[in-house]
Amino acid sequence: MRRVSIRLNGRVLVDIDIEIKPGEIVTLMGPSGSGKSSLLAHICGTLPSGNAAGFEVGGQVVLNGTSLDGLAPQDRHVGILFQDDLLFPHLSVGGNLAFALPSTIRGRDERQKRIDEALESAGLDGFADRDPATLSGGQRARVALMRVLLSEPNALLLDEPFSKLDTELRDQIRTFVFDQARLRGLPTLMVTHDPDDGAAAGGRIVNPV
Ligand SMILES: Nc1ncnc2c1ncn2[C@@H]1O[C@H](COP(=O)(O)OP(=O)(O)OP(=O)(O)O)[C@@H](O)[C@H]1O
Repeated sequence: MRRVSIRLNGRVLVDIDIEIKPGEIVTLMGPSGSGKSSLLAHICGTLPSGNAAGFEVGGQVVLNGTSLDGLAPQDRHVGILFQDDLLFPHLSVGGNLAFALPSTIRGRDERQKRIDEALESAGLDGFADRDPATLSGGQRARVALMRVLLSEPNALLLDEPFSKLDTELRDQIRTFVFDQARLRGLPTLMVTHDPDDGAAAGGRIVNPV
């Protein structure tokens, strides 16, 4: 991110200049309302723009040498994991994963293979036909991550994804998410209020301004 700034009604919310390396996990911490989620939305291309919203942005978000500014959200190849897993309740686990697969991956067998591999790496072999409502919190969290990863992102954003998990599960899922991000060499930006998340990531901790 090159001198990325976000102003809200003239007030500087975010002013950040940072390069995140492949497989590096950077933690973004700051008080409530300091613009952390707005920065993630800006990177994803979903920050409401125009005078009515009051946001004004500057600088450049660059991924793999290409500026993301002006690209539609679906063309940015940025994956984001939220506090809520947002699994579709009317689709099976396999259906949720299939939904994320890019349309460029063609052929039933190839698509099924990707889904099976994702379930296996999440320790969820044989879960394809399960209703998400029948999963434990940890299982849902792992499906949610796999759904993001199956969309083949070039960068990963984490918006307090562990805050609703109890302590033991949080440690487990945090390790799983960080391992996957590093394994896939994804530059990762994590927003959190929890200093333990930053400590577990072991990388740089930055502020929105
Ligand atoms: N869609 C929107 N339209 C107008 N203002 C917004 C919108 N979304 C957020 N804001 C405002 O932008 C500011 C930054 O909010 P943001 O959610 O980015 O902060 P945050 O650091 O992520 O907060 P938290 O830690 O509480 O989630 C706040 O003043 C908020 O009220």
